[in-house]
Amino acid sequence: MAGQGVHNFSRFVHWGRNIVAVGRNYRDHCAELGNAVPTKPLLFMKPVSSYLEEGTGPILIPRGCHNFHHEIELGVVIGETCRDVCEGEVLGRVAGYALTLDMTARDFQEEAKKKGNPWALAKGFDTALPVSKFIPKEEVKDPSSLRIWCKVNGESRQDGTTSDMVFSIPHLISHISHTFTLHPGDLVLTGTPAGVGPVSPGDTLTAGLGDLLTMEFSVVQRE
Ligand SMILES: O=C([O-])CC(=O)C(=O)O
Ligand SMILES: [Mg+2]
Repeated sequence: MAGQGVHNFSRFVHWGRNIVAVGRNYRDHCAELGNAVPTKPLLFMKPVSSYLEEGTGPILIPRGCHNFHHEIELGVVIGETCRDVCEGEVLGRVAGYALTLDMTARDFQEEAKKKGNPWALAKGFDTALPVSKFIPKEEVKDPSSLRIWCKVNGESRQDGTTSDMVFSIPHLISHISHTFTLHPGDLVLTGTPAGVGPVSPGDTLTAGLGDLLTMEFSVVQRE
């Protein structure tokens, strides 16, 4: 597998250095929050300290947040360095995939949007990035046609398909690589479909990726 000589991809994805997230990559999600569909990818970063591996603890609602949202997303794990790569080269440099949640303090984000400020507090807090185990690309027939879903306390909230992305995985990673060099183990979050909504202390989030995996996280208030 690409990059295996350098790193062990067997289970965890959290040793990557960069996490580049794409926003507003599904038309239905743009519509539900009243945002225009972007004409080029909208990018932001999440810090590596926001990783939360399944089974290591609960998602923590950050202090002062009163509107805490789930966003289910496909994560793409880089296998080989991507710097100025063309779209046709991208999938050959991918090591695999993971199911991710781009947990968002929506009230912090609304305030930042109003002031034109960055989203670090809204999307970069501890546990803002719950992730599944790593899925080698050999197990994924077609990353551009994967169901991603999320339930809260067993009730369906998000049920989308990666075929509805505005910008494809090759387009996103090629575009990113012309500004940021992506290294083996880095993670690209590809945006969320419609259905984002609030979660509260005591809730259980379950989520799935095609027939490849499901994952589960509980939610608590950070003390
Ligand atoms: O917060 C947002 O709406 C932007 C975003 O991360 C997404 O679309 O996945
Ligand atoms: Mg997102």
